[in-house]
Amino acid sequence: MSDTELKAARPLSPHLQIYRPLLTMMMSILHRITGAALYFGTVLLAWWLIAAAAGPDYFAFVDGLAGSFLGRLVLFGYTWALMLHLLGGIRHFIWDFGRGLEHPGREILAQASLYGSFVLTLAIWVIAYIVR
Ligand code: HEM
Repeated sequence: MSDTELKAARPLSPHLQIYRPLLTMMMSILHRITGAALYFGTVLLAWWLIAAAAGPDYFAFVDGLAGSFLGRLVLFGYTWALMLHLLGGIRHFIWDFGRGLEHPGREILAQASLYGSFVLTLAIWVIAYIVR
């Protein structure tokens, strides 16, 4: 058997697609995706702060971008990613105490972080619009 044939005959580890999607699994994947997205959001936040230090004209330009419809959409997504990731982090903290790992606790925690992220995101935006 050639080297290539040997490689092809090798057993493969189960692919993600063969698993039935579960909320706990989805939340784990989302935690990693939001963590990666937060890097980009934080770069944007740093850009806004640097613009504030650079002077009024440049700040007006960057602030105008952030305040545009698209900018607000990105900021809304950033808020949601931050809230989901934050609650996911708290979920990990609870797990570190050996709690919330069994059924139904793990499902309750997964639902709480998902719905909690929606509630917190909306609350932040409602408060921001009220106080501005
Ligand atoms: C802008 C801020 C943040 C960034 C850029 C960020 C980024 C990331 C990334 C990329 C991961 C994925 C690591 C992986 O799965 O290999 C991660 C994991 C994690 N993050 Fe964050 N994070 C941020 C804020 C937070 C906050 C506020 C918390 C807690 C309240 C937190 C708690 C965690 C925990 C516990 C993990 C590990 C998850 C695991 O082991 O599966 N992070 N973070």
